[in-house]
Amino acid sequence: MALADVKPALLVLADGTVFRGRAFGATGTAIGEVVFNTGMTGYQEVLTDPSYRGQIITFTYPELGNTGVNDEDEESAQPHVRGVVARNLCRTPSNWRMQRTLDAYLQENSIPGIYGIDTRALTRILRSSGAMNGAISNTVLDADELLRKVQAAPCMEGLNLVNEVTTKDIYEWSDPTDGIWEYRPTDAVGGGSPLTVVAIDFGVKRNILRRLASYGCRVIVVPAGTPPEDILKYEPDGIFLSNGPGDPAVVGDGIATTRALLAADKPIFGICMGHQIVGLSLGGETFKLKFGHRGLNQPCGLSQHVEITSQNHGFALREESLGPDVEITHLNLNDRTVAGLRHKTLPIFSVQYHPEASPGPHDADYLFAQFVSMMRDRTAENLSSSATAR
Ligand SMILES: NC(=O)CC[C@H](N)C(=O)O
Repeated sequence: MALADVKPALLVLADGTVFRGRAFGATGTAIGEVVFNTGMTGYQEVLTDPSYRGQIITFTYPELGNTGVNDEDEESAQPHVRGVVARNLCRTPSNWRMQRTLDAYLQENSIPGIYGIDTRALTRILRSSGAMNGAISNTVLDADELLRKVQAAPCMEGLNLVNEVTTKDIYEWSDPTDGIWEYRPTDAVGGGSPLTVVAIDFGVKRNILRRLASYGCRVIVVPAGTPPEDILKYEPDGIFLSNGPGDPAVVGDGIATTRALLAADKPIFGICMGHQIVGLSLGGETFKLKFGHRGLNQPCGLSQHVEITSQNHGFALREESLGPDVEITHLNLNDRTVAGLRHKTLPIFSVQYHPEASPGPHDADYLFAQFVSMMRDRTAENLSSSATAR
């Protein structure tokens, strides 16, 4: 983009705050929940993570687009964010894997962006007042007109966005993490036949599927509304509940299906929305956090052991709503909200953060190994009990 082509753009928050900056990406207006992500890397993974559906993302890292965009780092088939807010846009991106610029990518995908605004000031507003709806536009430059559009938009609380992102068709995933990037310990996958995992897709990120495949799973991905009896027809060794966008409390079919699957006594592992759905199916409640956790350095643990984790969520489980069968395994150490749980008697565990770390640190990758060993132990137990019964 030549400097002469730079067009003005506007960001208006629901509280009436106005930021004036410059346009990049698509021509048009985007309305959604304005949130901030503090990660220093991985903007492409963020843009394509289906959990960001319906949101305008402010990147606090001060320069965006330095490494362009490539086909391999897509976390799903398309970007899901509504709009992008940046301090500065890199005009000379360069990377050996780059296929196009961030600007061209956002144009192709009809996503408007605004840059050249004070993202620190914006983030301070979102931290003190909480995440709120807003709009960015390079076609409507009248702040009052844009504010009226923002005020007419639905709020994130109570919004079910899963149907917009879940797979329409059932498919099998067997691609592991590419060998040049693989980081699992070489002894982490024991021998034995591949384990069958049914993944319920609330908006799954590809790197979760890759990590499951890397740990020796054959993954069957099913739409979010799949009834429990259809899931059990695959005779899965375990069930995975994925991440996803919107308010978890209104994903009624997912919660009912998970509740029904508890009775099947199969290992269940949930990530982010999957974790919230595990908690809700066990009788817990969720609530909306003031400004959420979005970034790559969120510390989680209890005492002694701390994991630095990748996160992207706006809702959380209410600790006091979880019954005596639930053990809290991790807290978010910044605000002490629930970050991980396990059931005391059933083979179920879940985390609020993203152990697949795409992007982010790999501290929590052991959770995939934990799921696999839970499934292997279960299979061994079943085999020995059927041998005794004979
Ligand atoms: N990454 C996710 O799965 C997010 C879960 C949920 N939409 C939230 O914002 O809390």
